[in-house]
Amino acid sequence: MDGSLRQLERLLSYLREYRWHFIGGIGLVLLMSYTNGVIPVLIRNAIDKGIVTKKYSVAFNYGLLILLVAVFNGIFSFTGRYLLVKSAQHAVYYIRMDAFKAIQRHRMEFFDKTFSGQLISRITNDTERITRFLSFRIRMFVYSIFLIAVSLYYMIRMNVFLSLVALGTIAVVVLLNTTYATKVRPIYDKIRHQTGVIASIATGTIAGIKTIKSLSVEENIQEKFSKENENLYSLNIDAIKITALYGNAPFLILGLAMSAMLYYGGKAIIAKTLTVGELVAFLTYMLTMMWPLRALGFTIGDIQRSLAAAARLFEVIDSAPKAIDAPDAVEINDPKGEVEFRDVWLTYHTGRTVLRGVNLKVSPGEKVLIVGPPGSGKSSILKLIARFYVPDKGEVLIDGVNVKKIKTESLRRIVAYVPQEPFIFNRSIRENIALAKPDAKMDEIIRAAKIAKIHDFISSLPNGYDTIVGEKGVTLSGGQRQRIALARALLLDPKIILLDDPVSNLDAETEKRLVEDLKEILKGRTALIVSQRLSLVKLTDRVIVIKDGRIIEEGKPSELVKKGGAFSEMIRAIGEEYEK
Ligand SMILES: Nc1ncnc2c1ncn2[C@@H]1O[C@H](COP(=O)(O)OP(=O)(O)OP(=O)(O)O)[C@@H](O)[C@H]1O
Repeated sequence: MDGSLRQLERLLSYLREYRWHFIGGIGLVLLMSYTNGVIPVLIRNAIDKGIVTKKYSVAFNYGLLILLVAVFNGIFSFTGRYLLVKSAQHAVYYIRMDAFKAIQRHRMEFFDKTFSGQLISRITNDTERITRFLSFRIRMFVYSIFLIAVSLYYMIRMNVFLSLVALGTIAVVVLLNTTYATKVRPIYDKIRHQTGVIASIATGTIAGIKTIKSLSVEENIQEKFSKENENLYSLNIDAIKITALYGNAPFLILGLAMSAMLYYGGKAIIAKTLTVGELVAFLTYMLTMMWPLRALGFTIGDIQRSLAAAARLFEVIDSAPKAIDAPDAVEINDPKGEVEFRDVWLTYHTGRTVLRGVNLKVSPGEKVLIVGPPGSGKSSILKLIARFYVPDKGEVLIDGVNVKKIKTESLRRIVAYVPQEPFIFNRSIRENIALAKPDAKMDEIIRAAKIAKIHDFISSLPNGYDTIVGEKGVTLSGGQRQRIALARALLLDPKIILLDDPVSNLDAETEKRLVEDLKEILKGRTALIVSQRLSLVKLTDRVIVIKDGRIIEEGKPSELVKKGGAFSEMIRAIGEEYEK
């Protein structure tokens, strides 16, 4: 509970800026409870002082008063709800922003360990639950408690015995509703989870439709989907059984209580210890309290869960590094483009050590090709230079400065990493190229596209640079995607370019053209290229062969071929002609 209180405190601290909205909203909810609680008393007066005594003008005046109170009740209800929802939405806006910013601050390792679906659920479902808690549940809680208190106050003043009947009914109904809420909640949780499972099969199927169709495994997938769909069906049936049982029970209890009230109330009226107006007031109170009692049951069950949602969100926020840069981080203003690895070791979160004492020095402007068997650690070398990961031991330096100590903004300007399968966002080509420099001028974008040799293709599209690409837009070929990614990288005019298997997805003709163009693209820049394709040897000054996380051979391609070691063996194995 201690933790829950802390979560609640932190949650409420997000309301600070709109605290007057929140406090005002709660105040109006109290007034709303009061006006609702006082109406049965006015009804009693209308009956006892007007109708029973046949003073119709008194009854009429009470009628007007009730109308007035009801109008105020409506005003309090509307304004209170508006103020509370506004403050809650404002708080959740900031919580969502904090979580989103934290997600972006997290290191790559966090994403290796966390399912993306979970993160999306934090930002959507959990924040939704918190909004409901801050705006609706708190309002209902305050409203219900205060209305019950006001009602009991007036009831006790009218008749203690009937008040005890009412109190007993309240206790039983709250108990029933809380039991219902605790029983049905886990099933609803499972339903939500199962809906997620079904959604992920559906999205996976749509994303992998080409593979599914080419392997003709539609029936297999349908079977899997059908099984999960059946689970969802059974869960919904379980939920409805509980709802049908508990949902109606409170009405039965209330019916019983009202019958008891009519019986004892009727006897009390005959014995003149209760008035007709008082009995009507009691019955009205029972009906008025029905809904708040229901809400109270749900609220009690929901508080813990909403705070758990808040805890999950706060965990995402708190586990992110506070700042991306070290306090003593430096800028490199006039980069030369030298890269150095000093006894670098890297182990991923899975416990696998992939680099084992790598030493490497790449001079400014040098082009290095990194080759080696699959999984030998080639891409990991590039990822360390881009500082996606930090080594467990040793140092990675750029121009003699440890990358850990370089300001991120500076590092991103100096180093461009082009992944094997570049991600193209569902936006215009212009925005895709200008991703890292959104304020880039059109001629800068065109210049980058021209160097990446994609300008002619873009110009041939009816909407040119404004063409939307990606999902529901123009589909790009593998080669076009690579070139857009290259243009994106070139826009920042980086001194160091890291190409992760740039030609692996290209056909022979496209590969040949890209290799030709890369000569110009890489001119004046340091380049580290990971590839199995020997076509790229043409571009490189030095080849590095990696095996099991160690550099086992390095040198000029022609020298390595002559030497007859691992590299020349690779060439023989691939069976390609080596030409320089
Ligand atoms: N983010 C990660 N988390 C955990 N393990 C990883 C991660 N990235 C790579 N690995 C593992 O580290 C090893 C080296 O990966 P790396 O991508 O550096 O190899 P590679 O030589 O580039 O392989 P390939 O030629 O197949 O692309 C592999 O066994 C891989 O499974």
